[in-house]
Amino acid sequence: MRRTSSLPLFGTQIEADPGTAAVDAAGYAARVATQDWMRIGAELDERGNAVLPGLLAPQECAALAEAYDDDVRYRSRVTMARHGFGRGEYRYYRYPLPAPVQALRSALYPPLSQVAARWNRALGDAASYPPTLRDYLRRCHEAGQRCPTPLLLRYGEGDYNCLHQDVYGEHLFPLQVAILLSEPGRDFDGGEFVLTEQRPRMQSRVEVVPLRQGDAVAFAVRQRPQSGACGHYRVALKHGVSRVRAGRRHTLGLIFHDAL
Ligand SMILES: O=C(O)CCC(=O)C(=O)O
Ligand SMILES: [Fe+2]
Repeated sequence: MRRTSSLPLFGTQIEADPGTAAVDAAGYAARVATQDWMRIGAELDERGNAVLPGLLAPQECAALAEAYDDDVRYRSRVTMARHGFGRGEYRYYRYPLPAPVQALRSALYPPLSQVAARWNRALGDAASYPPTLRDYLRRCHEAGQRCPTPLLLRYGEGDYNCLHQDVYGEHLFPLQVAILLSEPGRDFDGGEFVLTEQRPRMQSRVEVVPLRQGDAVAFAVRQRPQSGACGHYRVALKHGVSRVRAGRRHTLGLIFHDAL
């Protein structure tokens, strides 16, 4: 457990902010739908992560990153060094989410919920997922997990994000997505997105995920099934970001369960 929050809840409206409704939710849904979900599903099954290329255009990335200091959008700010989480900052959005964040979170949920359901079947876990994010969030909210978890992260030179899992309560959606909002080599150097996998009785394995601006990575929040000689076993995952060597790096994090 890493990122719980005891901050008060600023409303539970889960629809997009009408103030930014110029963004076309159907357009984001179409972009998500045209991703190669066969490949993404296969890569998630095989190694617990998959890249979704070009989910956001450069100007959309810039607009989200530039709004980092727009206080009204966020419910809290976390200074990572203060908690031993690394170095750098992140801010949790408040509801209603900015329209692109809401649209992407809603559009990504259905295809990822199919992977999640498959993983649960393989692991003998009875949890199931309703067909829409709205219904899934209703379930979280009824259990007291009402605080929105989508977040915007900002790293400067020397900053990094320690290996962690974004678990916030009993209801846990097994996959999450991070979208790189900055361009490697131009906006920053270093700052690679990394994942580790811990298999039973084996040493950890690390994976560096190459991302360009606007690319997303979908990955396991906590664990995934791995097929073995005697059926499936559990592999535990953690994710983080290596040290930013120069410049500034922003990420949009989309977590599907809400927080207590
Ligand atoms: O900045 C990153 O790429 C990692 C973000 C992260 O930890 C998350 O979205 O949960
Ligand atoms: Fe995270």
